[in-house]
Amino acid sequence: MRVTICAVGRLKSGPERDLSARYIDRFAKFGPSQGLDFNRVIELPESRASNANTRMRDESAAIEAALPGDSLLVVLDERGKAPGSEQFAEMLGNWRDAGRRDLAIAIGGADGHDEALRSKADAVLSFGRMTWPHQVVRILLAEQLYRAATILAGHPYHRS
Ligand SMILES: C[S@@+](CC[C@H](N)C(=O)[O-])C[C@H]1O[C@@H](n2cnc3c(N)ncnc32)[C@H](O)[C@@H]1O
Repeated sequence: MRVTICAVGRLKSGPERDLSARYIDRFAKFGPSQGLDFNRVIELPESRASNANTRMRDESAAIEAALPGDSLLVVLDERGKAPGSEQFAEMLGNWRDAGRRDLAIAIGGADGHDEALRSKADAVLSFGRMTWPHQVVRILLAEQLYRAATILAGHPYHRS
């Protein structure tokens, strides 16, 4: 199953980009042994509309348009369900075993995701109820993807 990260906003050069790249690289190397193939990060520009609802609508529409056709869609949002790392690994494993070709995981912009995108998503997942900057979410997601692959492999990186 190919895994695509779709993010509103650019990760500029600096420590957040470096750390995110480090975990993406680990996931890209380790994931294929578990049938999880890193595809790419799609970065979308923030909407310049003056109204927050319009910005969310524009950005969510851009996310949908950018995704590989027939992707499973996971939206990251602080109001979503907060699985543990082992549950997240199980979700990925189940989608992979169901023969899904593409999984896309979407990170919103400063205003978050439009309700319409959240309701279309196959899962809305949270990294806790606190709001994190999108740069930090990119790092958390990359690390959790790598961790999930190691959990599926029974590799000792993850200790429960
Ligand atoms: C700065 S946050 C946007 C917050 C916005 N006020 C909202 O209501 O969604 C940017 C993006 O980071 C992600 N994000 C931030 N905190 C998160 C959390 N606790 N769990 C999952 N994703 C989170 C979401 O994708 C969010 O759209």
